[in-house]
Amino acid sequence: MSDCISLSAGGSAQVKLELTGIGKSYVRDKRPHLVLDGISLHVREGEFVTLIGPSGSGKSTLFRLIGGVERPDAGTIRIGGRDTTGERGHISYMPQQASLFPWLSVAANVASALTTAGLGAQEAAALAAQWLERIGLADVAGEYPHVLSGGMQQRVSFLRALLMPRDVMCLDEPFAALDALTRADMQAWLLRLWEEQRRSVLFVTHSIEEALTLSDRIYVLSRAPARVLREIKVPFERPRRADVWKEPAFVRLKEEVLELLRSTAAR
Ligand SMILES: Nc1ncnc2c1ncn2[C@@H]1O[C@H](COP(=O)(O)OP(=O)(O)OP(=O)(O)O)[C@@H](O)[C@H]1O
Repeated sequence: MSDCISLSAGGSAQVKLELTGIGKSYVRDKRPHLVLDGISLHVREGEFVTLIGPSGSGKSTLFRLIGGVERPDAGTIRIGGRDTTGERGHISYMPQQASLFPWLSVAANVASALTTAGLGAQEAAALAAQWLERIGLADVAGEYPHVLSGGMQQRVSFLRALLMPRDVMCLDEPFAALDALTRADMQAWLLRLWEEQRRSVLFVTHSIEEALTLSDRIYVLSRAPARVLREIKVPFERPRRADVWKEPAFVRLKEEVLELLRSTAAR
């Protein structure tokens, strides 16, 4: 995959996603209701960046704008160095509930991401089989998605997003619906796969631990109208250890983010 790069997420890597001064309002009770108030952020090539903020702070709205489903009222969105504001088709997206085609087998679901990437049907089927083997799902390749557990469905959903030839992967609370143990397994799994592939990721979660375990940087958003309260560089080395949460710096950063979220909730 030409898109699967192995650059480190250093400060000199190319910016893949750049939001500048994004503003968005919705009309409610005939009055404009400001949701996003001048959000600026970026994701570099091969970087894992997380958005964390109170419920209703506009994180999903931001994803809809980045995906081109809606247009911002103010500001610009640049993907791969080009102004793509209001344009669709530039990101791959993984929602909270796996978005698989229920009428296709698991293998065909994965292969369809590869045909979107321009591969012929035979090549896509062969590569899909290899990928399913690699992520330990070869046994269910011929099954339909509803037969799979939630965690397995999310693995296939992540694989589809990974194989789409897009500049940025947007993952919107992908593990929120999973039980605690499956969620921890999924985090470790995603971390390993992402560290091999080093795609540019924008991730949304409500879990501070998840953000600190996975990310290179975190943007903490205020409650609506959302602004960036703080940008936090996560200092832990890669490949990241599964027990990184035991480090004193992890506990300190967790408290810092918690304090920020508390302060914005209490305003
Ligand atoms: N189409 C719409 N029309 C009117 N209001 C909307 C619309 N979409 C979102 N909103 C409002 O914008 C605000 C932000 O919603 P959004 O779903 O983006 O927040 P969120 O941070 O993703 O929330 P959560 O963390 O709970 O998923 C909410 O107050 C919501 O009611």
